Amino acid sequence: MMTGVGSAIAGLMVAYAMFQNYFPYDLRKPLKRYSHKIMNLFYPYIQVKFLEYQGDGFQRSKAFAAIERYLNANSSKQAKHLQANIVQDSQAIVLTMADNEEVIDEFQGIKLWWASNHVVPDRQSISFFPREDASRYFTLTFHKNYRDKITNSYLKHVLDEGKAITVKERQRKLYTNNKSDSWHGYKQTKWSHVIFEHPASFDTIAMEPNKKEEIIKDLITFSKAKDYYAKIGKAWKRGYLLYGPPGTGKSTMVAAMANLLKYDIYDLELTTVKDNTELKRLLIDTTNKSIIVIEDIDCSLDLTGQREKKKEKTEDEKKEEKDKDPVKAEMKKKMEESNKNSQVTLSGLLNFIDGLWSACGGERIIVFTTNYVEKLDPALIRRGRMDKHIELSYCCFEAFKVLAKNYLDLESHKLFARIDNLLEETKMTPADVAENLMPKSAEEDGEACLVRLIKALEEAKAKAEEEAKVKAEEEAKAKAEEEAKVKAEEQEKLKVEKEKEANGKEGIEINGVVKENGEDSKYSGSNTNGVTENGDVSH
Ligand SMILES: Nc1ncnc2c1ncn2[C@@H]1O[C@H](COP(=O)(O)OP(=O)(O)OP(=O)(O)O)[C@@H](O)[C@H]1O
Ligand SMILES: [Mg+2]
Repeated sequence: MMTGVGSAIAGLMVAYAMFQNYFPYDLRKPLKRYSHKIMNLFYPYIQVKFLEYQGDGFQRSKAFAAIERYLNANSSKQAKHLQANIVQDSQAIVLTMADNEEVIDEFQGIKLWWASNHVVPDRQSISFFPREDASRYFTLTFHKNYRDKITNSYLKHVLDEGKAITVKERQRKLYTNNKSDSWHGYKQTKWSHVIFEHPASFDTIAMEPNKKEEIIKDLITFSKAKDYYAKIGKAWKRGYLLYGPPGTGKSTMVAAMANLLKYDIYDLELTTVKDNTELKRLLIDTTNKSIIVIEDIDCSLDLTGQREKKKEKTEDEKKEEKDKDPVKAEMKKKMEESNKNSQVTLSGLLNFIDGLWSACGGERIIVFTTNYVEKLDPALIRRGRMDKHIELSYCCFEAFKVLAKNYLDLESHKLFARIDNLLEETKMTPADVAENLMPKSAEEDGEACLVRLIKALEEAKAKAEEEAKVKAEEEAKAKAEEEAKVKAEEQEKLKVEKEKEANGKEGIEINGVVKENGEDSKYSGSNTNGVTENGDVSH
């Protein structure tokens, strides 16, 4: 049979060569067209081409990139010849099928064929642009019966999946805003970035499990709620306020959020922003799928909106400042100095979060962190702007258990009960607990670390008690002083009254009648309205 087929092919080729040589050129063209038409009648498949570079654009086609990712994840297992590409901004190597490879995909029971090819350039030339010498394309082949289903649903599915994979595998970035003086000029941008590689995750964050679960659910619901936000007519963004004492994990939580959702982080330094317009321009320049963070918002700016009319600090405020963390107080002082250059106002910031401009782009989370939530303007943190308020507080036993598991691989230990009691009585931040739990040498085992923690907790407790005692004494002293002061004032008052009384007793003689000060004289016969019965006005 093979010999028969072979000779038939050979015969066909000879016939084709004769046709090429002897058939008049003018007749060849229409004949080709008709043969194409006849072929189409019997050939039931449709082919779609996706070029790597389209038209005059020198940018890779987004559809091509998405299909590449889709095929990498779904079909590259089938192809025998693969090509490894390092794509910009991707963490992983992307494997695509090499030229002339074909893979099969299935969608709702429909079989489809993907093939990879490349266009050979017509002429030899040296070019700056990659499209000239390496223009690849994918061909999708499917039965013409499924034309609608494939063009409407399958292609959308491929592009969406491909984009999702691109987002998942992309290298995430941590941005910070540049000073506006450097916005202009060659290659200068409003934000500069580094690759974001923070290892924090919700597994490593120490807090009550219920609270943690609630936050995770909230974030995931948000990230999937595109249609819901569109339905309720709200911009697709959400504000989180993280507050609590220093070292309770606010910054760590921002990193964990970004890692959970695979978002970029824009760390906005408000003090370098000159005015509200700049703030707006920075906002426009952020991308979707990002978290915009303003750390220590209470220190960042004086957001009362009355910078110039700053009132003198009251005694209370001065005292409060003294009690604060000295490092933060110093930072605040420095920031206040730099604030003089910044014209960002509260209303500017509110517009940034909540105004019309905030709706450009979607899928954005805005996070404020602060140590002093009570200092923030209520307008800034009302729901709708800061939708979810999360308090990160001192370490509780549940949080400790997470840390013990992470740092020491311990889920239970006889010393846990003691630590539980101590944590209830003492305020210690997760940062301090974590530091005590961390082994300091290779020989140190879990128990040694727990013992160290207990010692630290006991010390902290003793210190707190001592401080409470001193405070109570001071308060008692202040109270006693206050009481003594009040008493002295009362005595003084009494003395003055007595003196007055004594002066009054000396009396004033009217019409020859002695009348005591403040008392109607029974001799004068005056009534209460001060008019005597005989018509005289009494004194
Ligand atoms: N809840 C926590 N879970 C796990 N680790 C924590 C937690 N809180 C703090 N830490 C550890 O303590 C360190 C400091 O935490 P972080 O920087 O997040 O604190 P912060 O609340 O942002 O403090 P500040 O208010 O000073 O900015 C981190 O390196 C982190 O490892
Ligand atoms: Mg922080």
